[in-house]
Amino acid sequence: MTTERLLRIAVPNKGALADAASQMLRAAGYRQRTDTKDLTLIDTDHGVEFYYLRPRDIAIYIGRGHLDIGITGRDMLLDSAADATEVMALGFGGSRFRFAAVNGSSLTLEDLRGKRIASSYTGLLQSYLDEKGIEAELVGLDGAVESAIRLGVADVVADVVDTGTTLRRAGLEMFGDPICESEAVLIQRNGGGGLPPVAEALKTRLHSVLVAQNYMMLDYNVHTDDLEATTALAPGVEGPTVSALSKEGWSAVRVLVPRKGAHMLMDRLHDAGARGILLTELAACRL
Ligand SMILES: Nc1ncnc2c1ncn2[C@@H]1O[C@H](COP(=O)(O)OP(=O)(O)OP(=O)(O)O)[C@@H](O)[C@H]1O
Ligand SMILES: O=P(O)(O)OC[C@H]1O[C@H](OP(=O)(O)OP(=O)(O)O)[C@H](O)[C@@H]1O
Ligand SMILES: [Mg+2]
Repeated sequence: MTTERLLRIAVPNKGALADAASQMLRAAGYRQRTDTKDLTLIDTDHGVEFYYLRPRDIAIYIGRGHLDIGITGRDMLLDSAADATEVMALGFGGSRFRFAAVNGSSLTLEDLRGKRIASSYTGLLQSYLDEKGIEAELVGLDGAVESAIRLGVADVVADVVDTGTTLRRAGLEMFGDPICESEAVLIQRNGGGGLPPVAEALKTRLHSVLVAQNYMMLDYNVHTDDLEATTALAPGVEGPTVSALSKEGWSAVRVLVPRKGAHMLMDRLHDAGARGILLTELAACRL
C-alpha cells in the first residue's frame, strides 16, 4: 500500500493576512493552530500540514519547491520574483501599492527620474520603473517606510496603502497610478506538477468558501401566475428549486443570489408578487 505524502501549505504567521488566512482555512474545514507560537500543524484527516511563516518568505519556499502551496499577498509574490504563480485570489487583505510624496508636491511619474525612492518592495518597484523607462535610486527599507522622507533618506516612497491613514498621518499624498492592486492569493510553484491529490481538494474548498461569502440563499413564496416574472429576476446558477406549497396555486422558490444587490433584488421580487422572502447566509457551498 502506498501512503500519499502530506500536502505542505504555507500560511502567514503574523501581520495583515494572518488571522483572515487562518479563518478562511477553518471555514474550509481544516484544523488551524490555536497557539500563535506553534510553527506547524498537521491535519491528518485532510492529508495536509500547515507551516506558519512570514508572508514575505512564503513565495521563496514555494518557488524553491520546499513547500507546495501557500497564502501570501500578490504584491509580495511579485516582489520576490520567485518561481511561483497565483492560483486563486482569496478576497481579503486588499491593498494598493502607491507612490507618495510630501503633501502639496503634486508630483507625476515623470518627476521620479533621478529621485531617491524608499520602499520595502524594491523588486516590484524596480520592475515597474523598468517597464516605464524611469531611472531612479531605490532605498530598500524593512518597514515604516512613511518616515523615510521626513528623515531625509528618500524624496519619495512607494508603499502599501489600505485606508490611507498612515500616509495622511505622515503628511504624505499619493501620486501616479497604483503600481499594484494586491490582495491575499493562493500560490504554487510554476508548472504546478507533482502535488498530492489533496491540493485539488484544498482549491475546491477555498473556492467554496469564496462562493459562500459572495452568494446568499433566498427563499420566497409566489403565486404561480407570477412565478415566471420572479424567476426571471433571480434565475440562480442552474435554475431555482420550485416546489408546490400546500396553499392552492402557490409555489415555494429557493434560489442562490449574489450577495451584492441582494436587498435591492428582494424589493424587486416583492413588487413582482413574491411574499415571505427570506435571505440567509451560507456556511459553505459547492457549485
Ligand atoms: N493595512 C493593510 N491592509 C491590507 N493589507 C495589508 C495592509 N498592510 C499590509 N497588507 C498586505 O498584507 C500582506 C502582508 O503584509 P504585512 O504588513 O502583514 O507584512 P510585513 O510588512 O512583512 O510584516 P509586518 O508589517 O508585520 O512587519 C501584503 O500583501 C500587504 O500588501
Ligand atoms: O493605509 P493604511 O490603512 O494606513 O495601511 C497601510 C499601512 O499598513 C502597513 O503597515 P504595517 O503595519 O504592516 O507596518 P510596516 O509598514 O512596517 O510593514 C503598510 O506598510 C502601511 O504602512
Ligand atoms: Mg507590513
